[in-house]
Amino acid sequence: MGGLKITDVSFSYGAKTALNGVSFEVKPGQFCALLGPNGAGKSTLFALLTRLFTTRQGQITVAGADLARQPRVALAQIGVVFQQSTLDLDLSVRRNLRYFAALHGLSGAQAEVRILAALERLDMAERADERARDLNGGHRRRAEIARALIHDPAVLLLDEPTVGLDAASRRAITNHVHDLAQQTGKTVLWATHLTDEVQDSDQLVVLHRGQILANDSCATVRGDRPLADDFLLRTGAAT
Ligand SMILES: Nc1ncnc2c1ncn2[C@@H]1O[C@H](COP(=O)(O)OP(=O)(O)OP(=O)(O)O)[C@@H](O)[C@H]1O
Repeated sequence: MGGLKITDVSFSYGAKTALNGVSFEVKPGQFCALLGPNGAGKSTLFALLTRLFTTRQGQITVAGADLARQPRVALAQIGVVFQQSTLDLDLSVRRNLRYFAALHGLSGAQAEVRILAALERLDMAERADERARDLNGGHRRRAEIARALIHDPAVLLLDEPTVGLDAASRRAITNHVHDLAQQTGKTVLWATHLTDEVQDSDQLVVLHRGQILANDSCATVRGDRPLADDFLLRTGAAT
């Protein structure tokens, strides 16, 4: 019941079709990379998943709840890390998370337990009282991922979460989130255009011009080719 199911979803901006009949399912505990070049439709799909936009074409089910019919139930099961950082830079990490916990109706003591657990999962507990502004980009991102876990969602959505980070931070965050899916059984949808963030055992959905070109384990999709070559061949996009 904890997974994510997208069935025949389409979306247009006026005459411009951004998503055309997109269907795929991600099972609990699975890390799914949504790989697509610029303009593929990744952000549009994330906007639909978070109900920033709505569409009548297709169906989205989050942990068994229909996003259109039971939006509150479905959204309560989603944690999101957007492309643009949304931390309050003048607050400490802990206060950023506290504020978010309050939005989800978590009380003081309960919130503190959840905050500590989420920060520990991201190796950020010792930075809880540092101001967000004083953290490097990688640690800010980790704080945002911890924040997205506060309400214990079944599904974690991350839209190009490593944008602007150096190689070491990218790798650390990618590894943390892979571990998270495996160890907690959460469903992860990770949008990216960077092939080196995808591991062979991941589910790989390749999106191009609003359509799905491949959906299988990364190992099966790429076969004998390095993923970067395979992606280039399928989409004509350099990584
Ligand atoms: N507000 C908008 N109005 C019109 N067209 C749009 C709008 N937003 C996106 N598009 C178009 O829809 C398509 C999908 O865009 P989207 O931003 O979802 O892709 P993306 O995969 O997230 O790309 P990127 O990696 O650049 O963020 C593109 O052709 C884009 O030009």
